[in-house]
Amino acid sequence: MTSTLKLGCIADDFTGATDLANNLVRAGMRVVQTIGVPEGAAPDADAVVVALKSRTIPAAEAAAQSLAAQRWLQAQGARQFYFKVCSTFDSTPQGNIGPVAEALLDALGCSFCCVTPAFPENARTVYKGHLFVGDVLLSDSGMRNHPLTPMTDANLVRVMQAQARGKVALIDHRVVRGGAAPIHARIRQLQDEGVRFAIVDALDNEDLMHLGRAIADMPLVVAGSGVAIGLPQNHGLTPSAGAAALPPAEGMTAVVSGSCSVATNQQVADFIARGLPALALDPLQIAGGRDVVNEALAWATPRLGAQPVLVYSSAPPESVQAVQQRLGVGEAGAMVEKALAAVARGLVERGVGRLVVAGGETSGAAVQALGVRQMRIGPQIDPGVPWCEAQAEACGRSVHLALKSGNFGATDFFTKAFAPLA
Ligand SMILES: Nc1ncnc2c1ncn2[C@@H]1O[C@H](COP(=O)(O)OP(=O)(O)OP(=O)(O)O)[C@@H](O)[C@H]1O
Ligand SMILES: O=C(O)[C@@H](O)C(=O)CO
Repeated sequence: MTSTLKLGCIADDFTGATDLANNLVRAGMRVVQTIGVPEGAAPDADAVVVALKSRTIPAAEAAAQSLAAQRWLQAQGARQFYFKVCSTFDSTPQGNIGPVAEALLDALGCSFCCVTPAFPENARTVYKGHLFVGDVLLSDSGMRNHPLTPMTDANLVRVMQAQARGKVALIDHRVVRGGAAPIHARIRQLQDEGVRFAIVDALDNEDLMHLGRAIADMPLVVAGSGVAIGLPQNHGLTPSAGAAALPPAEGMTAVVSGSCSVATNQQVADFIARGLPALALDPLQIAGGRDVVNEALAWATPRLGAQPVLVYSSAPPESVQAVQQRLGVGEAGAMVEKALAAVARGLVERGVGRLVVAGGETSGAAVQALGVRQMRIGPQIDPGVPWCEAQAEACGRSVHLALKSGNFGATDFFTKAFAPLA
């Protein structure tokens, strides 16, 4: 059978993967998201998004996992590849964006690719190479306090150059707004100058549509989910509502949140202010050996019903830093993720069929604990966050999941999310 696969995508975290899949679906592609690299053949789809949990692991390991995904996607027929990174360019000073991008370029035998986290629908714009989150520079946004990947420099040329061997340059907005032809010409010029990565300015969807056309024949793009809206057009595809249909949702509703991002902390506060049942997990109690998972499940079980319950470790930056000083950054993160993932699994085993998980790392841990291997992408709740349907093999049932990136979603996300499934 001839492959229908047009685009092979590798996402460095799980919420990022659904964010990308959501934008591809909205622009008309049939998309399947897999959890890790599958063993068998690709399902029939225009794009497959392989979700990795590689954003904060050692760079060499992230490159190895990404290459395994790329080889599998290539074997399924993909000729263009999309390395999905965070719209706030989350990475440690050692990587992983630079080393993974270098490894993918080498594997594809290419010398150049465009890089842009711009996602204007979620207020991520790039101007003169500087990333803005809403009205402020990345370095002035809540991302400066991120528990694992604090971002303290908004100049993406500088950030990328610190992580990459090859030369990094800029495709300025003056070029981008001119359309696909000037962008293409600038790409050729940069290639002649030996540049390996070009950060691309983009302020709105029109810029991304121009960029999409300009890179139609480029084997690799490194981007947030924004560029995805500009690629389906290269295959004659246009937006269609039918691409996002899911089977009906069943079961009770719950939210599990391990994100400490500004938006998530506001969403937790909003949920509590509505008088809905919410339980905070204390990382120091987990570290002390207390069985917080079973305590949380015992608390949640009698409260499960028509209204959602929330189990969270989300906390303001001061508390996160205090915990990290006591336990270590990686250790605290991994321990909290493990506990929340066990809570997510326990909730689904107790009848939750509609589950919101907040935080990319947290979602990765939860989806692995649920035994999910593949997800169908459904309707969008807020920009970057769709409902998905999956088989939770560890629990023997189907579940609707919304994996919410830390900084995405309206303040009432934890309640409004369930309305479309009611
Ligand atoms: N109270 C806490 N103290 C210390 N670490 C915590 C606490 N709560 C959560 N964490 C850890 O902080 C990290 C949060 O990362 P996660 O990716 O889940 O959220 P996020 O960064 O806001 O989301 P995204 O990656 O989608 O932007 C996880 O490793 C989590 O276990
Ligand atoms: O691009 C984003 O901001 C999100 O999809 C994400 O990757 C958060 O982890």
